Amino acid sequence: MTNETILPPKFPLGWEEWVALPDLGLPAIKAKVDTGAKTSALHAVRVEPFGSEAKPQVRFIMHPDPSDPSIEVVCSARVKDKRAVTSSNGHTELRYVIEAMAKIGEKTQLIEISLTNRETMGYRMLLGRSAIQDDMSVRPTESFLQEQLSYSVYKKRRKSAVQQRPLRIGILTQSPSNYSNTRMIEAAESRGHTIETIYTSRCYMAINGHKPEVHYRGKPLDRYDAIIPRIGASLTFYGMAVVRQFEAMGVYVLNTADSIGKSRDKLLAHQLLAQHGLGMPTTAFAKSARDTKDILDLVGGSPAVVKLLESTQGRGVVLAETRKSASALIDAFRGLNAHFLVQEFVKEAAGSDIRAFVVNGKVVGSMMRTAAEGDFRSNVHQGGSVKTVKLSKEERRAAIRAAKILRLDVSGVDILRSDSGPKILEVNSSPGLEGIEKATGKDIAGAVIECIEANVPTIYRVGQKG
Ligand SMILES: Nc1ncnc2c1ncn2[C@@H]1O[C@H](COP(=O)(O)OP(=O)(O)OP(=O)(O)O)[C@@H](O)[C@H]1O
Repeated sequence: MTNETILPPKFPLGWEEWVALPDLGLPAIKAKVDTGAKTSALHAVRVEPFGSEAKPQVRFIMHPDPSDPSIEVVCSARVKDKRAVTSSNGHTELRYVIEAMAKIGEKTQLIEISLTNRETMGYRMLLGRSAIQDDMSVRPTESFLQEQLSYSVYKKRRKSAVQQRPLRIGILTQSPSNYSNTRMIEAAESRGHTIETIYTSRCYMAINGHKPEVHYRGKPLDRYDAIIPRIGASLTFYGMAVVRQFEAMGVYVLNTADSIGKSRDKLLAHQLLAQHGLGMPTTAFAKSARDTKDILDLVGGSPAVVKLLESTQGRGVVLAETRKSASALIDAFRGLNAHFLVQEFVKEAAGSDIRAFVVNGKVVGSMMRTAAEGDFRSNVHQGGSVKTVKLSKEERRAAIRAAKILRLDVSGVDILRSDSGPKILEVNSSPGLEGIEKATGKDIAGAVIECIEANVPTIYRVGQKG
């Protein structure tokens, strides 16, 4: 009989093991266990710091599978430290150090990781001794003693994966401190993201197939995870080009340039929605002055609404009470070479319309806008007032379908309540948050940020978006 204490069974590690770093969106990495190194190291390229001094973050790209560099995962994490690290070849470099939960077999622990380019190394990760706990033992002659994972997880794109890492978000806007932007900034920061405003008109672009970039204040912009386009009507043409450029860079944009263009072109939007059988006020459009009478007949005669195609906030929307005034108005607009459409007047809507705020395929808030006394236009900018409203099933369905047809992740769908069901007036691609949040008391800005978290891709394939 000996007096030996019986030690608990150790958690064995081979000299190579599979590690998962779920915080970073890396479900499988083959790591080399290296007791000669103190801190663990992870392969990282395009390492870009972002965020404030108080909350420094770092964003980098990781190619987890050494045999398939087309798989890239964009990772980001809070910076814990910046340290000079000497690697096994004697080379000292200043590295960002982050912390992340590491899962090896059944064990999950928080470890420190330094970021460095390991492209030429056999292993994308080095598991240093600070990650090896007291109950672990390394068996240098054995491999993969813990659960074996596979790089095939990166090939299945997880549609429902929601980003949990800190995101770098940009808002394209000309008025950074307005209500909508202030609220989105609050909502993003409260979820740990970094969000910056970018003046749309100050962006300029280097357009080339090899390396698309957006320049700003003298230098190329770093990579954003997501862009929120808040493009004013007067900047539609240029703003769409800027949004397209971000798309070319592989950035997730909340509403693509194409969808913004479709929704802003009132005629095209009408045609698309009509093709899908959505209810809309009967609308007519013609080029020749000879067709004025026919146009009016098509929309049921007078009263009729005449709308300038470029109109916003109710400006350029006129109600012609009689046939005579409608004809005169149409002729006047034609004389000015203006583009306009003529629409059936939905009288029973009684100066009220409904705005359904649709985010990621769901109505997250709805309000009714009522025109000021003596006006038929319910726009708040025309003195209209707002209150919350409950949508009928049919209205809800119509709003969701309209957003889907125009492929808008965020939209304000304007609907008239008519005797023959909901009639869609228009779909707004940069809907303001103030009216809807005040009328409903809901956190619409939070819903917009959640939509971004749900849509920023977790795994990219080089050469294709998402
Ligand atoms: N066909 C119609 N029948 C009845 N009321 C209408 C009709 N068209 C427009 N209106 C009223 O006029 C308002 C402004 O119309 P519309 O939304 O088409 O204009 P807009 O200038 O494009 O406004 P927005 O800033 O919302 O884009 C609507 O909110 C609605 O109250």
